[in-house]
Amino acid sequence: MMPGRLFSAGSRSALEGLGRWTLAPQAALGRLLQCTAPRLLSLSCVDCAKEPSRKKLLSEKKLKRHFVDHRRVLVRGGRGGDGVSCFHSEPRKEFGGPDGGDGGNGGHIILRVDRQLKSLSSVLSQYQGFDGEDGGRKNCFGRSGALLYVPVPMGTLVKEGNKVVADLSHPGDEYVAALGGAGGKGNRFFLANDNRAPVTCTSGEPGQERELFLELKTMAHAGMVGFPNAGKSSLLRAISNAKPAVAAYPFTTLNPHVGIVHYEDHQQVAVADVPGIIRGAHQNRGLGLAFLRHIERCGFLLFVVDLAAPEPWTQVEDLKYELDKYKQGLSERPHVVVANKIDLPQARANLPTLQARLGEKAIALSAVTGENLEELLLRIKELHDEHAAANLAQGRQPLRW
Ligand SMILES: Nc1nc2c(ncn2[C@@H]2O[C@H](COP(=O)(O)OP(=O)(O)OP(=O)(O)O)[C@@H](O)[C@H]2O)c(=O)[nH]1
Ligand SMILES: [Mg+2]
Repeated sequence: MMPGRLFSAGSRSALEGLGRWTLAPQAALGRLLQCTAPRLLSLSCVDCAKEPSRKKLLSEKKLKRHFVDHRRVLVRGGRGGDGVSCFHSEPRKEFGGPDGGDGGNGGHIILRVDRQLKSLSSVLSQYQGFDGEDGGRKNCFGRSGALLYVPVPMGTLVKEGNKVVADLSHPGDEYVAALGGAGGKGNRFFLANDNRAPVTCTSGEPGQERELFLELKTMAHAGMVGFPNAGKSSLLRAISNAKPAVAAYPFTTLNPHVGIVHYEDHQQVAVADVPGIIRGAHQNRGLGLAFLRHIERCGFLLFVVDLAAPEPWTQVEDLKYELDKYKQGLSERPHVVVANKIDLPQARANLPTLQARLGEKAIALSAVTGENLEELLLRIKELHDEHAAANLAQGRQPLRW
């Protein structure tokens, strides 16, 4: 196996990336570089000084198996307990009347957001709720079935058929996936003036049964899109502590990774890296566009361009075209163009033409040497602040990691 394909086992959870960045608007830029280019400078940075992990490394392919972003689930609520028909009887009180208790209700199945989860891999294909207990003699009611909580990651969309029935996008969000059946009635329930000795009792009802489709739409603030080999994963490694695989061949990244950039004011910005997109991806070329669901909810985008490639400006046009094919208007989100690999000579030559063709400023940097990373980090913070302010103005709580 090529060493470039190897993965730190610390990033076993495919979407977990914990950056330890602290950034002051002006002062800490020097420190930034220390952290971003650990191999160039000898460092006193705590994070960079860590010993490399000795855990077994996982390849991207293996890691893909741990990451599941859609699941079909059959849920069945618990059955209600049966009511009982019996009569009270004790010495010297032979006809004590009906005393059959009601059955307990079946337990519901509830989907609940768990912030620790990053994929749907722990969700099983079927769940059966807890049944309620049958009623008993002496008016004893059966115990209701306990609630069954199914933890799901934040950003899970619940569909039934083609209809979206729930969007679990905030910590603690819950959705009752299947109701438990009602408990049956004991014969005591049917006691009436005109019927002093009812023998009727009813059985518990079966729980609700549903087939649901869960779909994960990763919640990150920023989404990185680019052609294969543009250096998206290298950039995520450089600005956060996420450890996506990096290698010199296309489609190294097979599933999304999220890295967290920490700022000095305790702000955390989650940046998602998704597989590369090529021209014609909407016709299922390359890895297609299905994984774009993971950047659909990002507030702003980073278009990562390989500046050393011939005519890099066409990459931005193609990316915007493909994004719009996936979802109209997606390319119009606030964005910044990142021109990567500025350390290479042909990249420097391409930069002025790229700026002119785009009609907007591109941030030229190198994910490998760490050159100019601070400009990107400051721009990300600006875009994040604007997005958070826009959210607040619309009365929505900004996403917090
Ligand atoms: N010289 C130079 N090489 C870079 C730079 N950034 C990335 N690379 C190299 O480009 C190649 C691809 O990098 P990746 O980070 O895997 O690219 P990617 O965009 O994630 O690729 P996919 O996952 O396949 O979409 C690797 O060999 C990197 O070492 C850079 O700034 N300068
Ligand atoms: Mg990659």
